[in-house]
Amino acid sequence: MSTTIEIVPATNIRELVASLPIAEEVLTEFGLHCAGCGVNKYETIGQGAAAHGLRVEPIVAALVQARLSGRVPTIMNEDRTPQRRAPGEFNRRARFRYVVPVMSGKGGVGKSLTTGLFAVGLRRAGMKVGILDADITGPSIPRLFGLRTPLGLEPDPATPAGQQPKPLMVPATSRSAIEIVSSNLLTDQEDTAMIWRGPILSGVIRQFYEQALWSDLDYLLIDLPPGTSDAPLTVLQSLAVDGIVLVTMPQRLATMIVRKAANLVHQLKKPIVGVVENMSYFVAPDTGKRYDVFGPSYADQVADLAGAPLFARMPIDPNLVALADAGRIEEIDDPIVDVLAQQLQRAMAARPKQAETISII
Ligand SMILES: Nc1ncnc2c1ncn2[C@@H]1O[C@H](COP(=O)(O)OP(=O)(O)OP(=O)(O)O)[C@@H](O)[C@H]1O
Repeated sequence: MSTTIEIVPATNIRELVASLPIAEEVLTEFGLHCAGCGVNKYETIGQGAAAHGLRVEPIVAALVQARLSGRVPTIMNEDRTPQRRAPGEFNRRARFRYVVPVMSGKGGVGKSLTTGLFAVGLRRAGMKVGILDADITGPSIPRLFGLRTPLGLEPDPATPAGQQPKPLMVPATSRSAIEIVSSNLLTDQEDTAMIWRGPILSGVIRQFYEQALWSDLDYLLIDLPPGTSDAPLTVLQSLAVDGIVLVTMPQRLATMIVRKAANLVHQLKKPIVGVVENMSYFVAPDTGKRYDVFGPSYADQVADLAGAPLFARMPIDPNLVALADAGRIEEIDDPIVDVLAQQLQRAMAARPKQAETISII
């Protein structure tokens, strides 16, 4: 492999690392954990820098220097500190182009995993993505992305002069720069149970939405608490929502539960934009034979009830669980993430555009 690859913002990261292995160490120093991010084959240095909120020039300079000296140069702290908002934008809340809650009629259908897969697919499509883990009492998003470090706090940059700044949460950033806020990242104990209830829960979710230093995002995905109890409804009622994705699985009860969920959502006048049937079937790796483990699919009926297209039917996939359990969901090598992202992007593009600035109702 040639070692004379050009190092410019438009250089593809995977080609760079293949040609110049030390580049991976340099990029890691800047917080671009390219080995495990799953995006590097699609992304250039410039796009990677932008996704992580960094300036590209110091990265290119450090890479050039590393090639010349064979060593990772010293990197200035300010060059590896993400710029969460462009200067001059501090006076308004971050904008979310699309706020998309992911909902399930009942628990355990793979809603969190599906949310993670949407995020990975959208990132690979070049989108800036965040996940608000609103499943406060059963948060599983950080684990999918291998995140454990408690969220940091920074003073609100929008504080008027002379006033005491409020501390705001700094979202955790995954290897591929997906921003994540979750109750699991409020303590350093992953197994600490949150015992907040009802109104406190919805207050916490609002704080996650309003009082975190999100970057400007193309998609904020919200992993809702399961079911149709108070908690998910409060989220849907109190946040400006652009489109809801419903996750279901094949089971006799599904149509009834989904009808209830769809009715509630429609009563709130919120749009369901798509349906995903998870754990639809299992394909035996040795024989290729397909099994309907949970019974026949109800996906089309569910989509009809929801009045939304069926985005995908996802099989039961032990490899996916292994990656998810290891916190390496971003390394998934399966076209399903691209299918999910394309379907969601198509559905959102077909919807009338809401006002740019999201207001809390
Ligand atoms: N397609 C799949 N193939 C195999 N296992 C899966 C699949 N989807 C989800 N799982 C597994 O099922 C379990 C439940 O998934 P997940 O936590 O995403 O569900 P959930 O609907 O968010 O749960 P809850 O209702 O508790 O929030 C996890 O262990 C997950 O890894």
